[in-house]
Amino acid sequence: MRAYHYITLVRDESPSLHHTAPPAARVSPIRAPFSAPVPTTFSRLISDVFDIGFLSILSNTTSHFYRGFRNGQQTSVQCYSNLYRRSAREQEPHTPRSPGVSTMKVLDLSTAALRDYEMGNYDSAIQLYTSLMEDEPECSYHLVNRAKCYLQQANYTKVVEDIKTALDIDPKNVEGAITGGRASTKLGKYEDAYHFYKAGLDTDPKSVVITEDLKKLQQVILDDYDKMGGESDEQGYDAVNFCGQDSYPGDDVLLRKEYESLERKYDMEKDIPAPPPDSLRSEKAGRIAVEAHRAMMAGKFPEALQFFTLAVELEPANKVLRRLRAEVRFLNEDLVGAIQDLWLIPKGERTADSWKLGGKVLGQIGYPIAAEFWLRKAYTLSEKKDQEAAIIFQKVRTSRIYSPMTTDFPVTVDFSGYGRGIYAKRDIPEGEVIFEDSPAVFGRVMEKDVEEMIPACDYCSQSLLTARRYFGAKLDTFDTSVQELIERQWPDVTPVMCDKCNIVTFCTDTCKERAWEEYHQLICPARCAATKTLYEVADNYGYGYNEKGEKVNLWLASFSPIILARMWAQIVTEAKRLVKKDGCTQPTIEHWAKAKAPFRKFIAFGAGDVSSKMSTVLQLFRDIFSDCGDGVKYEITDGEFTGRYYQASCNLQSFSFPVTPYHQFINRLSKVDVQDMRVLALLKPLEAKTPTANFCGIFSLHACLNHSCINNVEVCDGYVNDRGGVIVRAKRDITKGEELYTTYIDTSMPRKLRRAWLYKSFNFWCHCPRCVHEGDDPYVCTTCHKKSTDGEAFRGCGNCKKAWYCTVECQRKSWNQGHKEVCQIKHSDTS
Ligand SMILES: C[S@@+](CC[C@H](N)C(=O)[O-])C[C@H]1O[C@@H](n2cnc3c(N)ncnc32)[C@H](O)[C@@H]1O
Repeated sequence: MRAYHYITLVRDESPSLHHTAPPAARVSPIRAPFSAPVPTTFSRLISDVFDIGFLSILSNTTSHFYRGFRNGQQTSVQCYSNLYRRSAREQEPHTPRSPGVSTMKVLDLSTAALRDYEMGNYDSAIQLYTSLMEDEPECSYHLVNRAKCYLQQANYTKVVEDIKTALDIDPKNVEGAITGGRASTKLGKYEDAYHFYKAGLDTDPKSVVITEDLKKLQQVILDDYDKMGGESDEQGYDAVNFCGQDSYPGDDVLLRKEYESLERKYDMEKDIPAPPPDSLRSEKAGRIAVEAHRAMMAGKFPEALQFFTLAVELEPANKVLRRLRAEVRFLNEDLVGAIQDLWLIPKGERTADSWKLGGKVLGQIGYPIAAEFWLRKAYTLSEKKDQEAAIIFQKVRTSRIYSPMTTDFPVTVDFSGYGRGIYAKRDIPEGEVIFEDSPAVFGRVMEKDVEEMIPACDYCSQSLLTARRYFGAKLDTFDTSVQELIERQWPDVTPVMCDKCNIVTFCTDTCKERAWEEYHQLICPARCAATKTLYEVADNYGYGYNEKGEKVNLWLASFSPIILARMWAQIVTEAKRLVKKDGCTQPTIEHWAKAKAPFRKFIAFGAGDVSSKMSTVLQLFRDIFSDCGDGVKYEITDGEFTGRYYQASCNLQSFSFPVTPYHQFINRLSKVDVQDMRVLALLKPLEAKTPTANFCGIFSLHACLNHSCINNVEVCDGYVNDRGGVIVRAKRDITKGEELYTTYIDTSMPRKLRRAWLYKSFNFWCHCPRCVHEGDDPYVCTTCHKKSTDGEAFRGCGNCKKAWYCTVECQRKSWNQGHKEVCQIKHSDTS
């Protein structure tokens, strides 16, 4: 391999300023690449490039630090070489150079470009880097350096273009990632900025620069948000308009049944023969109706009802009288009477208000499908303007979907401002397990290093941690008798491998067979090239090869792409099962609707189409599901992909099987004689942290939990229906009717960061009591928002130090209004 080296001016350090951060302008992160036969010639070259008189070489391993004087200041220069670099490209011949391009030419150009950059001659530096790229088209550093010049010129689009190419060449170029992050931040593309920084952290998890930049990014998000009009202009999730009103598969049949039941139970009449016209009688009915209306307006509902009943007796076929009497009957809590009147109005003549009233009544007397039908009509007739009809529709739907799920739990699901939410049906004491839930779909959490992944059952999530894996090399150092004890007491966790792929693991044959029947047959890595590649991408933390054969980050989410594949596999498998059951050849629309139904309840809220950002993985999904066997295919349109992607990102919860082989081992050990010296010998080694097999999934009931930074419940790992799941536990006493809130973020973060992340990740601006009664900085009064005029910080809350007040009155007011409640809160973490 050809030796190729880089030198970086790390810092200029004035001896007197030794402990202070060096001025940014002097820390030139520009890198000058050059070839040299051996590192010993570096000092002369570096001396030329940076004009440094050298004192010493500080280290000499993978990189070399030289320290010398430059412009009278102590200066460090770092040199490193591709010979030492361990990158994805290490096997390739590095940086092909056009024939005839000499080392000295490259060095001269690099030196000149660097000088131009340092002197602020960016146009000239850009020209020089452009010619360097002609000579060395595959050198990511020229691109990054040119991008830095563009950054200085505020030409951010060009920066991003160069950085994308540079990272395609070398995904581990941290400076490239930082530069891309900065430019994207300037462009207002915060998601992109975050992904650049994330790529940088993947290579250098301890990068202080990235951590600092991420903090700045949060601030920029907040400032930007303020510019957009702040909280008052929130363009977040509009739950009512967002949740659709489409009917569920089979609703037509259920509606017919409900109508039959209604007619049978309440003698619903459809027709009242109109008496022969009589103007005197009509006039009398009209006069009585005016009286009735007057009484109604005065809130005298029983009186109004008497009048309307008189009027209806005179004019039984009058639809207006029927509608008005239905309203009064409803107000008098005569729900059956109200629907009987409305029923008599022919469908085509019912007004939007009649449909809405009928919907309300039907929902209350236990006919949810009919209620939805009536409310949908009301909403459509109002040209989608009647928000009340839309809200009642969602309340009815929420109740019908979630009531069966909550019968055994002290909670109910209702629809309110933040969409669905979970409410206590009774007082719940601190510590009580409120409900448990099984995942509708789940998959492994992607680990940075696949070697770190603990084997686990793909079907029930049971950990397959072995003693060898737990104790590591220490196992061999134990006494033979201790080793025997471990072997006898550690549960047998020999994984059962999928016979076809020999990659996916299960804990038992039963799990293996169930997985095969429910989803694995469609996404088994052995099934086709696309399934195999998909698993490889998941195992490589989202990295894979693009169409050009370059290794790039193909999957931008933090959850595994297998989760989406598994969702589609479950849908297709269920549709095929229904086809078989009904003796058809292909799934009907109804079959597809039924198969998709379990995932309908999960909201999918996010900004923008994501299909173009992950086109390679999307193509893999398309390849996998274009042929699902038996002539069945499932089309994954851009919209389908984006929708499922957001369903996952809005609702995923991490979890792991609560009892691992380690726990079982400890349990068995506790039954061994305590005097047994072998047990004593194991006490210390058993203190090591239990490595867990981490999963994440979407859970039907749990997904209805809204967020608060002062959450009253916590989500824990659970053992539910013989598989890994979650349990939701009361973090403090909860009173009947109170909403249950979990947290989506680490609540120990300061308010600014919490709100910024919630806004960016979930599109809402948190208004929880904690966000209201905490401040962002000491220069703004948390209570009245007055700014400090003299630059002096306001006095902060002595306890939590998260709120600041301009006066004692403001502090007292805040304390009484809610700060007292949030001040001593114990924080929750989320993983
Ligand atoms: C897991 S879901 C929670 C259930 C959701 N309300 C529903 O209707 O399905 C997460 C979404 O609920 C909404 N949400 C949750 N907590 C919220 C809060 N404190 N303020 C505003 N919206 C919230 C956001 O739209 C978020 O993306």
